[in-house]
Amino acid sequence: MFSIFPSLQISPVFKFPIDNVCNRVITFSSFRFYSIQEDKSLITVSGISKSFRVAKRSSGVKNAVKALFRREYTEVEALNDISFSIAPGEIVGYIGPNGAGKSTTIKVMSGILVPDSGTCKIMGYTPWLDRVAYVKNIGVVFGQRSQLWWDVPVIDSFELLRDIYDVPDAEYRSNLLLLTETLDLEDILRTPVRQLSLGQRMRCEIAASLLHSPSILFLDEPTIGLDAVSKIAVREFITRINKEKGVTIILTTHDMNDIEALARRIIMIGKGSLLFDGDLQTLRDKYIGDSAETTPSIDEIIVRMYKEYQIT
Ligand SMILES: Nc1ncnc2c1ncn2[C@@H]1O[C@H](COP(=O)(O)OP(=O)(O)OP(=O)(O)O)[C@@H](O)[C@H]1O
Repeated sequence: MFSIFPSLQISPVFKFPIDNVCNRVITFSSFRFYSIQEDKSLITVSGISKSFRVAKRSSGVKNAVKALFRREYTEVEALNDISFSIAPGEIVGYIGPNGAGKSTTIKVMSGILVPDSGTCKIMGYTPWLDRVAYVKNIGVVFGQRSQLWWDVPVIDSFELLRDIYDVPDAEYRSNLLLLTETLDLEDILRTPVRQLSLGQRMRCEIAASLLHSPSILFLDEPTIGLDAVSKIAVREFITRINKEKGVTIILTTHDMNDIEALARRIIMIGKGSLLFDGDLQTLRDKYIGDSAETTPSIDEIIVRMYKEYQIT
């Protein structure tokens, strides 16, 4: 199980010490108050770099024994001087090939990872420094990990999250009703998470990330492994919370149909460096060119970009 509160992974009955610094009372249907930077951006990432130190592994018994006594390390540069800013209400597609640094960026922006250098201001908070107050303003979905408690019914996880985030009762009930209806959760709320299909679980994960009415939603591969019906349902829901509630959304995905359906702006990284930040249409225009060939699909356009930037 995964949680942006590592200390919460221990027991479903554990109650997180509620932070009272940020006691804004807001409802899902109302606009939040948040601190916008002077340049009117909600998120400002400046010069973020992050490397990981990983142990070198060589094959063979001899090398394995040698490694017991003298371990060698190598540095993996996951992010190199990444900068961008995002305005309130935007949906941004954050794309790049495998290992580009997308999840690392999401982890930095959600306060899970501390960068080696650079700054990140989100709604006035530095995510990894102001974590307890900050996380009340964000929702995070990692498609490959779960924030729900595996052995208990979905509704029990939701109630625990309500306590963790200190969501007022009326706000919780109205959010639960809305999310249950729009994500079609009624029949699965009492089912233990481990018995859910991937698509059912993903709908519950998205609901869980929104129970506390966050202003920003980080979605890391939210449609991974979903069938066509579930993908469309998730996309429609993302569009709806953005349009109706003004939730700012940062979406990483390898499914370019997600990008095409949801994001006007894309940010592309490769090998840890930012390579493109702009309009999807600009990309189309650039790669469609003036040749007589048939219009390339969005997947083909992205492959051309990756080739041009030599990141595959
Ligand atoms: N905890 C870690 N320890 C060591 N290396 C890591 C760690 N997390 C990420 N990396 C490395 O950092 C680089 C970027 O990884 P990241 O998960 O951010 O990529 P990604 O763009 O999300 O990839 P994918 O699309 O495959 O999920 C990769 O080379 C990865 O191996």
